[in-house]
Amino acid sequence: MSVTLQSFTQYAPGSSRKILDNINLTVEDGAFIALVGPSGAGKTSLLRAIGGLSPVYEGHLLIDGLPIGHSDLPKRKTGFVFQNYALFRHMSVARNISFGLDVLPRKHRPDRADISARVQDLLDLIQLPHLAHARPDQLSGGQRQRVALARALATEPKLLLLDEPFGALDPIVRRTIRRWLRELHDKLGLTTILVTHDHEEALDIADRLVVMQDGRIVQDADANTLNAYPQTPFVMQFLGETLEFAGEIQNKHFIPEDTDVLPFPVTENNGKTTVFIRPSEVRFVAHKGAAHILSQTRNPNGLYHYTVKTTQRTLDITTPVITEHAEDEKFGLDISQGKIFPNIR
Ligand SMILES: Nc1ncnc2c1ncn2[C@@H]1O[C@H](COP(=O)(O)OP(=O)(O)OP(=O)(O)O)[C@@H](O)[C@H]1O
Repeated sequence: MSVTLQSFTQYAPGSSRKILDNINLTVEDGAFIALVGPSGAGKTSLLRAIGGLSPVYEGHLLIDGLPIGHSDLPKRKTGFVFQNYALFRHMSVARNISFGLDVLPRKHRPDRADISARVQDLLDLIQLPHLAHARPDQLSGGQRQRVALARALATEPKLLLLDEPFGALDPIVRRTIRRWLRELHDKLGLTTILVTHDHEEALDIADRLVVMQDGRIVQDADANTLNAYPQTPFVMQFLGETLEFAGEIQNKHFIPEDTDVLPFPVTENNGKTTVFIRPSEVRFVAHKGAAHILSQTRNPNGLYHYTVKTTQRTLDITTPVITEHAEDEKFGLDISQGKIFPNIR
């Protein structure tokens, strides 16, 4: 099931404040995308809009190429798992999962044996095969979340909308269940849209990340493109640790304010600017400055951590690259692998 939003704008109720601001997005049939961004960016609002839960908006929402008004909303095969999932407290886990099937009109409803088999398959998938008869209040938060996922999958949706579904799970279960979800997505040919705060989770599971900020999409790209060509400092910072170096461009050279940082050639025009760089891309160049290492350690994960003192500041650099410099040696910092964003001073 494909979803397209064109010039989609939504206002906070009774206000002129835009919650979603001119969103243009296409999610192709079979795609797995993640909506990422800081709290309040509009991720949940966008997910709800895609699910047809935002009755008032400007612009267009198309499902399988048809304007939403022309498609039959209740028949859209959409499964939701929202942050505040609500299981039916008086029903067993199995009944919660089968609920969407039990209430189907008779001609669409699978027979009892098929429903039971599907529920058992889903319980196996969410790794809770023994909890069919448990009540929701006997489950942990993470278990409830998995049941909510199973419930959303029971009706075999084509479009799966997930809002932080793994939030309550511990990191190991979280990793396992997201791999499982990705496999399930591929196996069932779903179109899946996942809202997450966790960029590592998004990078791990999704084909594409849609990065949001202040109700807008700031970049929509796969992980490699986001890493190599972040459109804004925000995207770069969101995806990982970033160091900033202020300076000025003069005659096609970046001249850093910090005298222990080495100038390097650039293509941009004269003016003040900032270079953004991943710590692992900084190189130490012997005898080219007065920077020195205050401390160096090897983290348990195999990365090297250096605390570096330049004349102007102290920097923490974590990198997989070991440097050959002794603690008392002086050096300059080569940041020529960094990025300059237009209009960022
Ligand atoms: N019903 C509402 N009335 C007024 N403002 C709202 C309403 N729903 C959302 N907003 C506002 O819209 C903005 C986006 O909220 P939204 O929940 O979509 O962000 P989010 O990116 O999902 O945040 P989080 O990660 O914290 O869940 C926020 O500023 C929020 O306060």
